[in-house]
Amino acid sequence: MLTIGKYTFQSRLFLGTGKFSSLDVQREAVEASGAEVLTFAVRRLNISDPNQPNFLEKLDLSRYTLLPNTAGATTVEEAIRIARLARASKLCDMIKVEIIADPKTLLPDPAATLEATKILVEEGFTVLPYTNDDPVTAKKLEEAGAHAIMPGGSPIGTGLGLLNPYNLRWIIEQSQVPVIVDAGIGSPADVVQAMELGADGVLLNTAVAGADDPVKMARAMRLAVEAGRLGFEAGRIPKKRYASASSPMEGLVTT
Ligand SMILES: CC(=O)[C@@H](O)[C@H](O)COP(=O)(O)O
Repeated sequence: MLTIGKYTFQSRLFLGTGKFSSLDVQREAVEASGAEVLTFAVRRLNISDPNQPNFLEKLDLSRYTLLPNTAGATTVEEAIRIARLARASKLCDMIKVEIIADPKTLLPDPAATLEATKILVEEGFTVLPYTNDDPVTAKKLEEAGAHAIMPGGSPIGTGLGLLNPYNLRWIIEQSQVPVIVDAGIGSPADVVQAMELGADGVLLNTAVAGADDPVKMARAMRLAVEAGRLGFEAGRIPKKRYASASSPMEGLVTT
């Protein structure tokens, strides 16, 4: 069970809803992923005119918790405005704060993210900031009241996996709130690695939406989250420099 603020979830896989080749594929992939939390850019959603096409229209939204995100924001003010708009539109009071500092790398702006987090926590939102893999920033976000920390594995959409597992492990070890590894996941192996590090969950989009078979990949990601979490809970063996026989002779009774 994963608890973020007042919300609890069985699934530890958070799925993005963009980039799918069709809304039918999106619906099937969401179903196969077992995700309970779906994220989307508020800026892409048609909030004002219900008669216009809506990229979430094929989903039975009553089955999911929506996690609006502030994608597209480059300043604190924009992120705050988007978050307020999402809450006023009754989407959810949970918000993924995403403030991008650089259009080429899409890396987040840690200072702006921290400031926006403080304001939104103050306003009563459940705040999940997308940040870099710096443990110092992660700590500051937690102290500012963030309900979960979402460090990037690697830049959004790259599929490069976890570029700095050491930092991610530090963030996981120090955090008293859930850590959701977000962005850059390329394959189920990346998911297993994040979950075995002790991440409380992962958020991904491109790896599923861009796969040759998104529905099959969504299922693979679901299984990877479960396998990685089980492996973490089970406790892996320590790595050793030298071999030890799998069928040791010591202790055997000889006649
Ligand atoms: C959907 C969303 O919120 C993205 O900004 C997120 O960070 C996922 O990144 P990937 O597409 O790399 O999985």
